[in-house]
Amino acid sequence: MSLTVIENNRHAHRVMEVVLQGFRAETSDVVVQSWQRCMQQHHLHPDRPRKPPVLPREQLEARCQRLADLLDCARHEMATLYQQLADPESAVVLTDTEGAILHMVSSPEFADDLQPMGFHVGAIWSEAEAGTNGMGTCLASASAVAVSRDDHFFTQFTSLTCSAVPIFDPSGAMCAVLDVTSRSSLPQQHGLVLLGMTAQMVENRLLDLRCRDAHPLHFHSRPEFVYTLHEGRLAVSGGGQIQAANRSALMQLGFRTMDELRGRHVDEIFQTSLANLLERSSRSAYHPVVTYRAAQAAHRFFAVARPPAATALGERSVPVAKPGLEPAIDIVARPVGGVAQGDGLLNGADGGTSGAFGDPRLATQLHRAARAISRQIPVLLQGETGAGKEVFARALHGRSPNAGGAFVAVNCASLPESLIESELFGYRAGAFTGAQRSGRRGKVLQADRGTLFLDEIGDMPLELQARLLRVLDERQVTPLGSEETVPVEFQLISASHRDLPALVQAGRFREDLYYRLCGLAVMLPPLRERSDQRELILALLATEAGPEATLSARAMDRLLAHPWPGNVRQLRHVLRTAVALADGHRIDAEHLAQLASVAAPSAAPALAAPQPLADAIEEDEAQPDPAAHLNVIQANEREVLMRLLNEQRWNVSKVAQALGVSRNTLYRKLHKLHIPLTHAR
Ligand SMILES: Nc1ncnc2c1ncn2[C@@H]1O[C@H](COP(=O)(O)OP(=O)(O)OP(=O)(O)O)[C@@H](O)[C@H]1O
Repeated sequence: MSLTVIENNRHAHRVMEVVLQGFRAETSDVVVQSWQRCMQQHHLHPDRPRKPPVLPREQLEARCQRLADLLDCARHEMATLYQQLADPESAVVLTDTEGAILHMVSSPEFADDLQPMGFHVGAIWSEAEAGTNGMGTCLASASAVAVSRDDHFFTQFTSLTCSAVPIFDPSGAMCAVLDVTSRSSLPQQHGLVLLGMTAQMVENRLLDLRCRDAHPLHFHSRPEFVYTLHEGRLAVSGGGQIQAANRSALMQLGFRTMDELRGRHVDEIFQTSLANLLERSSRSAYHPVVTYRAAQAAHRFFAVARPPAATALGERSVPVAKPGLEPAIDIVARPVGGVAQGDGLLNGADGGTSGAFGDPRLATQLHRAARAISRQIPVLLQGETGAGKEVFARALHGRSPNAGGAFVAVNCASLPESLIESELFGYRAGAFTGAQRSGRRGKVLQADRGTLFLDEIGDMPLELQARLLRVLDERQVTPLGSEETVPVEFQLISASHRDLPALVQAGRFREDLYYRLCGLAVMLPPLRERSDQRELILALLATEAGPEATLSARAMDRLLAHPWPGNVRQLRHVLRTAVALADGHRIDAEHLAQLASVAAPSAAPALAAPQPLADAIEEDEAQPDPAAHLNVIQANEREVLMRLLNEQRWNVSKVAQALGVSRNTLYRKLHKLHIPLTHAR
């Protein structure tokens, strides 16, 4: 008997023991109940595996068409989740309520891997068809589930681990399932959290889209949570009746189902009319105003009511467009190329800050962020150093309603601690020794009716964070040495290359401030992952040397092949040096000598502990490239390991655990792949 057959039998035997003989299983009740359903309700047998059936094309198209708006809302969030998971052996999947896979985001290689198991767009993965699995079991139990390896009913799927969460529509009915399937042996806790957050984002977007004619009402018991993922959201008719709500709204207001809330009046819920909330919200420039929950007057909420999106955006209120929805698999890793329309390349006139955003992911991020900022939602930019966070912030300002106002950048890392406060909030004449006689308007006031850009926000001292939080909540500033408060109105963009959630966890960054800054989080891709490198190189070259500057094909190839640990900033410096060396002539590979010794970053050092760029490059230059003589497979292995190590902050035990190997095996591997252990813990 072959090993596969033995394993098959062993797994089937175990499932049957649990279901038929009531043996205790080392797995969750959810899984055991699912096994029971599979055998008793769906009459499946664990040793008679089957392939999930596949919908004919026209049926699949019809289903996609039916859920066109949901797919529209989910596509981008799924691609973002896939990027965040950063696992090439994972797929993010959306199914309808019958378990049919409508959309999938994955690398082409992993999609090819899954295909023979019947895991692809169009296949039906309900429990009745595929036994216990993430998508099917989530549908059957209407709750989030994790199904890892041996939890699957059929042995053929036990190499997979899935996590799945339901997605509810604004009427409160389950309308889809979002799933992450991977080869990892453990359901990743952070993966589950991200999955839940993604589902919430999709639900909120769907609420916006389906209720464009209603007044959106945002609320939370803590003002800093309004406009964040945790806020309660209601869609209210012109007459003040509640039409729809998100899950957080139901929970905060103490309702179990949407049916209990639908049709009630705002007055009944918040002791005030919609008209009053609208008026107060607009007077406070759409910052949260206090309101009280009826019957529990002590229960205070902070709320913002707005005009319907359709009218606010001057759009005609038309039914949601149904784009020609092809059932699709997004191959995220495949570059799409091309410069997005309307996102012109930079020129030198503004010092190269207008930005080039030809990479489709970046262009979409800019578009989304512009929508958020136009609704006064603060944007938090994250990304490696030199990736272009400030350039992105300026571009965002340029597309915002406050474009006519000032863009005021504050680098929270480079200001001496003693000066940050006066820089930000200003001071009255004679407030302290050395103060200018005329006093000084701080940066916050300079940004009035414009944009305040807080760069390296992760480096702001804790005490100042409290003051900043107050300014953000109250939208007024009290300059040093003054008793007077001055009202101020600005859009807020912040940026950091640090892992802010980790800083929050470590108690070094205030959680409430984090949520206040992070209305929309945007993760900017590093240069090595951008598909518009060629355009960017040419545009930067034009900035550095004028439009006549030329580059040989060999030089271009060298530049395109480089991993750019210092991102666009490094590229710019390299080009500047090359222009000087070429002395007015065409730039050739020989003018790029400084690239020769810069080591390839084996993986995204994303949001790693800060290290001054110059130091990083100098260190790299001192070393020969450690990965230079590895073959392609080894180089890939090295890249994956480096990423895992970075993710686990160089904790070798955790990485070994995640990979299911011993520490010694991992050490041997690291040695073989020339991964230095200088950071290892
Ligand atoms: N999209 C872009 N188009 C053109 N130039 C860019 C782009 N992004 C970055 N640059 C150039 O790269 C350099 C670094 O950009 P920027 O200061 O915005 O990066 P950053 O991510 O804010 O860096 P840091 O982490 O150090 O604050 C600048 O010289 C800028 O002109």
